Amino acid sequence: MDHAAVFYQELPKVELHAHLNGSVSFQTIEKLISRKPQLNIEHSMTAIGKGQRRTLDECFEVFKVIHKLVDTEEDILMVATDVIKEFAADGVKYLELRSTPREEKDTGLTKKNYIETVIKAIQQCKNEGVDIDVRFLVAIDRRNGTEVAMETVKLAEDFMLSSDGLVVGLDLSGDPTVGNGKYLLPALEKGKNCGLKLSLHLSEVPSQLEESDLLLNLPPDRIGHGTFLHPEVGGSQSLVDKVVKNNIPLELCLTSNVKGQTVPCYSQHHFNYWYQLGHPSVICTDDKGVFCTDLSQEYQLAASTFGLSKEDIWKLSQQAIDCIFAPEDVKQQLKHKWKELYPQVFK
Ligand SMILES: CNc1ncnc2c1ncn2[C@@H]1O[C@H](COP(=O)(O)O)[C@@H](O)[C@H]1O
Ligand SMILES: [Zn+2]
Repeated sequence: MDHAAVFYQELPKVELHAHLNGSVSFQTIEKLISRKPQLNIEHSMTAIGKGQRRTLDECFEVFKVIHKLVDTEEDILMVATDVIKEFAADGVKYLELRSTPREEKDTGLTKKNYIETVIKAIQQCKNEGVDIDVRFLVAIDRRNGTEVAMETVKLAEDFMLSSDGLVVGLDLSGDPTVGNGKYLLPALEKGKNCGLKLSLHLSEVPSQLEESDLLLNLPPDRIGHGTFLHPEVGGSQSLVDKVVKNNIPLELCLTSNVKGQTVPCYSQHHFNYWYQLGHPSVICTDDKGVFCTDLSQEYQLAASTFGLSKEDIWKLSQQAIDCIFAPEDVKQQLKHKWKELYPQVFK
């Protein structure tokens, strides 16, 4: 590792936008492939390498392949455990993982088992003393419509009450070109009213103005991407005003957006727009496995693209603490940790 990279690796970090099945590393995919050789899946089908790009549509094909590889409780336990340990090894001190509970008739996997297994992985890592605080957001796939969303919210609510604070919220994700948020509004409202925090993928593609406007009225607690919210890219000032007025943090994923081609190049990433506004923006990975990145790399990319100093980067990672969904005492613990680590990182 070169000298510059060491700083980003040692920088304590908060990861708030990580889809479990998009975060599966090369090594873990290898283990999954060897468990299921009959599927004839090759590594090139599960990741988008350096310099490569895909359309967003093609990215969603990649998730389908990974879902074939991850379809038992055993797989989920391994994947979640590996992903948590990899984030910890990358210097992430607080992680909110998100994942869509799936039922698999062939293996007998139920949505309830699915969530229980992710929680089990989190607890096992904790018991092993892995230095990372992990929470879970239950994801709603927008493709599946009202009824499934309601069912997911109910599950999330049950686990919020029984998981000892590990389940903290809901995510709305899935192919942004499919479905419409307006049908999911009642489910999201219900979740919010029972105390689940909301992180919603908003305006990941153009022409979602109406939907974004509607969903912003909830309002969500955080926004994923928000690529096309501002007027310069076809959004509107009123959308920006709503985000600013409600002080809703954005989760920004540079490599994901460039490799998925919703943003033409790093220098044109909307990080710059929101950072210039002084709006809370958190650097995240989205799908570290699929996009072949990690959070250290994303911070380094932000720094080199937008000319941020090490102090700027430190502030960015520290301010992310205020955007987490875990309660105030956890924020205080993390702030304390950052303070302690400062001299070591800037030695
Ligand atoms: C690239 N931009 C993106 N936009 C929207 N949704 C995304 C996404 N990347 C991932 N997902 C969502 O996360 C699922 C995979 O993880 P889980 O099976 O839930 O753990 C995908 O199927 C999709 O619903
Ligand atoms: Zn995402």
